[in-house]
Amino acid sequence: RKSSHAKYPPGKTGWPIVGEMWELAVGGKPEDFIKERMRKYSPDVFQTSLFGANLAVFCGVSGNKFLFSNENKCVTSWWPRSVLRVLSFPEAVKQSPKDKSIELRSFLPEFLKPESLQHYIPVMDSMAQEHLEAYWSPLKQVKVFPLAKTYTFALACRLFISIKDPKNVNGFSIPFNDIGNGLFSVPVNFPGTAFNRAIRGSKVIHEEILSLIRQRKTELLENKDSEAIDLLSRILIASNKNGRTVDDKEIASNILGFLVASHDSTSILVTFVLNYLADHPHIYEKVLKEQMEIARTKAEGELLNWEDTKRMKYSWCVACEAMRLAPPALGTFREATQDFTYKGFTIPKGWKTHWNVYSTHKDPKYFPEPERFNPSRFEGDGPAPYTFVPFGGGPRICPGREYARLEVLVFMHNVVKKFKWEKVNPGEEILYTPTPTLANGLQIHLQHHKKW
Ligand code: HEM
Repeated sequence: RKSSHAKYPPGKTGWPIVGEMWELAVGGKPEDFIKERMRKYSPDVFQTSLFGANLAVFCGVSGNKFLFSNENKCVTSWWPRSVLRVLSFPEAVKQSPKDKSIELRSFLPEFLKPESLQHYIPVMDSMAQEHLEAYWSPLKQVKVFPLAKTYTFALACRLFISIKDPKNVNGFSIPFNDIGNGLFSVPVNFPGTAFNRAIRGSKVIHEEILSLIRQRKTELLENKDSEAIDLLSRILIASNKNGRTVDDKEIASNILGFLVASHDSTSILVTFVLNYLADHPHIYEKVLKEQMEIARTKAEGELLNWEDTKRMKYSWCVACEAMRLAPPALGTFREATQDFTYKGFTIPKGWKTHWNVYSTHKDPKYFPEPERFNPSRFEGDGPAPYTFVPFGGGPRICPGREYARLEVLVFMHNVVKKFKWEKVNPGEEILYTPTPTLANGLQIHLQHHKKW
């Protein structure tokens, strides 16, 4: 809905349906895509077409601040059609995106509050130990990205839905990868497209989760459930308490949403932390020192706890710096709920907007020598507000960020305690799909530490 008097953000929308996806995800780096358009059109807001929709991209600190702090005032959360289609049952796609994201969020606080998270730390620790013992220790060389996925997925299956048997987890992981690869794809549903594979993967996992829900309901009714703290039981109990019957399919879609939201993002983070530690041996030594100070206070077999993770301050700076340079999530979307003006440009009601990590993460004004890996930027007060936004911001900020923090810190503790590593190919290229990944999944040589 455009009016002839209004001044709309400059830019071009590219080809129908495909829009400028090629330029973003195949032709180059998303960072260059954003920067070029900020230079060419406006440093504040420009138009493009991505993920099957026309978008106004809000840039810089002001753009981030505007979208994050105007939630439910003049913008609201919005997801591209590809995301909704892949994460829902076909009949649920009609449901408004707004309702959908409220549902997603409302179940999480109980599961992700600090009191609950504390219980997950020893589980994360013992699973990281078992994972490294099984998949890394016997080898001299490993590929980090697929292994990081195995670890983070097994952990999510265990904590969210209490699936412990590795055979079941592995059965989930192939359709699951298809979902991840097609989530932000061009929504063209022909055999052979990423979108098509993702929809088929989603159907398989939905069915699996549905049968799990039915089984769990019976267990809960019979009071047999000993895993009452997992996310699935919490959702089932909560949906029963509110006096409204939540459809099993809706619950299955929510569970799938959480698994998807936590899967690629945390495994990308783990991979890039290891990548940068290989590139910077002196930073590796500082992380090792911090982690060994904690390890030395533990008795044989004693697992990590909340207090220990609070002491992993430098390690967290390293993880943040990895997320600044290689952000696991590109940014998300909002929809205008009314006409408004931003920096002199009209944004009509119904327009979709996008904020993107790359509009600030490498701005030398906020991050001097932006290409340099320097974790100490996160010490003290850290970066200025709205400049470092790997988890988004405002009321819609990622509800899983504390979980992700604990997961990566516990993994770092265990991996540096056991190994030092070098890249097999020091020049291994970073590719963007549009999320960052390493061309060969980050192949490293492992050097086992001698006994401490
Ligand atoms: C390094 C890891 C992660 C990164 C970088 C990340 C990043 C993000 C970002 C950028 C958003 C959108 C925020 C916004 O629109 O302002 C988001 C939303 C979300 N994240 Fe994460 N995330 C991570 C891990 C997780 C984990 C582990 C979980 C689950 C336990 C999770 C669950 C969610 C959910 C459910 C949403 C949607 C919230 C809503 O619709 O309001 N994320 N995440």
